[in-house]
Amino acid sequence: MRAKTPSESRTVMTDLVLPSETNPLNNLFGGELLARMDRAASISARRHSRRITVTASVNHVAFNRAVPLGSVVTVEAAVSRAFKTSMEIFIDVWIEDRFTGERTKANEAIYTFVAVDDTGKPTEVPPLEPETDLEKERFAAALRRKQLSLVLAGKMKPAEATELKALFTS
Ligand SMILES: CC(=O)SCCNC(=O)CCNC(=O)[C@H](O)C(C)(C)COP(=O)(O)OP(=O)(O)OC[C@H]1O[C@@H](n2cnc3c(N)ncnc32)[C@H](O)[C@@H]1OP(=O)(O)O
Repeated sequence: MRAKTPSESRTVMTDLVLPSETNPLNNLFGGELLARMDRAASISARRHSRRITVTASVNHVAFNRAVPLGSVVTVEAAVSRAFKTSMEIFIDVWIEDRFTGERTKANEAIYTFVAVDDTGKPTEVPPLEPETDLEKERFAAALRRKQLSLVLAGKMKPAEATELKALFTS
């Protein structure tokens, strides 16, 4: 299978924050942001694999900044590493200043998607070839995050998590 670059799966979704999507502090409801990120990540995973893709896990979400009512929010997702049938998707969330248009990073998240066939059976995906320094950095750390996610899900024994162990022994 031909290797693909993160730019081939990059997905950018821009939308407003409406009153029905806010919490009592008039900021974007966390679950609404999770759904927006899931949609963008799902499109990214599909663009990389050209298969049906399902969310396998949400590995990390940081709600660093509240997103106020009326904000213009941009969710930007791209595959950060492809394994055999799974893909790590890195998502950056930006808000845009109403007057200057300047973008500020509000949140980020990391999701794992799996490509499946028509029966829901995991199927192989193309490898990923990172290009920029940031893409290379995210690619390098992705195996460690995959192992942590599998250990926490009870799908890998901690003793087998070689990349994680290396963190503590180096
Ligand atoms: C877009 C949406 O919202 S879809 C709706 C929400 N999602 C779903 O309904 C998915 C339901 N879950 C499933 O269908 C299955 O559990 C699947 C397809 C995700 C995984 O199926 P499994 O039988 O566990 O397959 P398997 O053990 O071979 O794992 C497949 C891959 O997922 C990876 N994986 C599975 N669980 C996790 C996890 N918790 N964290 C990270 N990776 C995981 C495996 O390491 C493997 O990766 P690899 O082939 O790249 O090495």
